[in-house]
Amino acid sequence: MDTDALIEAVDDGELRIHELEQHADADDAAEARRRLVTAETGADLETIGEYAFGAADAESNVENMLGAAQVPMGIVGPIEIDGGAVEGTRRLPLATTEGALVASVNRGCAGIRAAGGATARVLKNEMTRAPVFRVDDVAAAGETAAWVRANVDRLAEAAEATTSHGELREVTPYVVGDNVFLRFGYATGDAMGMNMATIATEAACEVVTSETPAELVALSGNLCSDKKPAAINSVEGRGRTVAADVEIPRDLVETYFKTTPEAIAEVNTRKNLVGSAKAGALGFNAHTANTVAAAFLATGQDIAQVVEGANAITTVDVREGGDLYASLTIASLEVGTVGGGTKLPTQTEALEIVGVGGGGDPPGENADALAEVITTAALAGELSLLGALASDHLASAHEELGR
Ligand SMILES: CC(C)(COP(=O)([O-])OP(=O)([O-])OC[C@H]1O[C@@H](n2cnc3c(N)ncnc32)[C@H](O)[C@@H]1OP(=O)([O-])[O-])[C@@H](O)C(=O)NCCC(=O)NCCSC(=O)C[C@@](C)(O)CC(=O)[O-]
Ligand SMILES: NC(=O)C1=CN([C@@H]2O[C@H](COP(=O)(O)OP(=O)(O)OC[C@H]3O[C@@H](n4cnc5c(N)ncnc54)[C@H](OP(=O)(O)O)[C@@H]3O)[C@@H](O)[C@H]2O)C=CC1
Repeated sequence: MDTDALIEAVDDGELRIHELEQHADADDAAEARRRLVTAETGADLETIGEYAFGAADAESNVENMLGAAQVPMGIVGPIEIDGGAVEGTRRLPLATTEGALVASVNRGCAGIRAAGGATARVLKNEMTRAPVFRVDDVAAAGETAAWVRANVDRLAEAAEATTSHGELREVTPYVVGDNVFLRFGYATGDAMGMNMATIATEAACEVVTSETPAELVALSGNLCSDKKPAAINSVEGRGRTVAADVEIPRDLVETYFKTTPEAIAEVNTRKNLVGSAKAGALGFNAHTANTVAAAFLATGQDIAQVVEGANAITTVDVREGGDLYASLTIASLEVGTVGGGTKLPTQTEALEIVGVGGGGDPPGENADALAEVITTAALAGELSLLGALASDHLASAHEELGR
């Protein structure tokens, strides 16, 4: 059907607007949808309709496709990193609408580069899924938890039969009265792994329900915990747990951040540590979510998982001799270089800029490298914002670059 015929069929009640792809190609379906929405709302959708990829490429990423949200993309770097998976310099594209953000992260990268680079390591890699089961009473809950602890290998066999890349690393039972939660943790190679872990966990649950008194209530019981602020992710990690640090000589702190190591350390203590504690925050940092969100948008990560990416602690010390030491540890950075949004055309190009497109060799190497680059860039952003606060440049920077 052509777009006129699609519109007529919707207007006549013969087709619903989410059924258009069954009768036309994906681009025509999107155009018909735009014309229908314009007729209904009066909104001009010309720019939303100007996208550079084929709508069919996005079929597994979105339903009821209308067009694309275009977010400006900047670039930071080179970022110099001595990492476990990445060595040397990388650039990172950041998609954002916040003026001054790219400049800020870029300034931090320049300071880090001048100091000889940062060190970064992925410390843990476990994507989690935690189903909730119903039992009769706490005796049955105890029996179920004990069976699971003794039979992790049987659960691994069932889970790993569903994937060639996923590996079950651990299953931790939690009991609350007549509720049993099992937190499954998987190594997921280069995938962020949420679909992979969910499918694998469903298979493992069948073993649990056949061998114990537990009945499955929901495949996700919120102890995972996906896309919600949760202390368990801050403590145990989820996805990649990544740390980056740097030592910057005093004179370079003054050159790049227009302040002293002592002033940056004091802002960090009073703001990121004391202020965050008083606020009851989970993230003890200045704006890690800024870099994580912009990198996630650019590289095709699941943007809702910025919630977990903000579980980060920034530390700053003045070392003997007066140089600045700074670190950033992100407890739960959920990233992939295959699957999800990473296969869309602009996101693929962005991953190629970082040098991590597709599967790594060995699997997991590319996602580890991306995690190290994002964490180091976020450390750069921390340093730059702390410097701007210490030198009282925050408001003026945003007046100049952000309005
Ligand atoms: C704006 C700057 C960087 C100026 O900083 P400056 O020191 O005046 O800049 P500069 O001209 O001396 O250049 C230093 C380096 O900055 C970079 N740089 C400098 N300008 C640009 C530019 N236009 N485009 C790209 N890169 C730029 C560049 O790397 C350059 O080095 P070079 O490469 O030339 O050797 C600084 O004032 C700054 O970083 N301010 C802080 C802004 C910031 O971090 N905003 C974050 C968002 S705030 C927010 O969302 C969260 C918040 C604040 O609410 C959280 C909270 O509660 O704290
Ligand atoms: N289901 C859910 O509850 C949720 C889903 N999501 C969505 O899940 C998607 C991400 O899930 P994810 O599982 O990462 O992606 P996909 O579902 O796209 O699956 C990726 C698959 O790629 C295959 N693969 C190929 N090469 C590699 C490699 N080198 N390393 C790892 N895997 C490889 C794996 O297949 P194989 O397993 O056969 O080895 C893997 O399962 C996103 O779209 C996200 O928005 C987000 C939150 C919750």
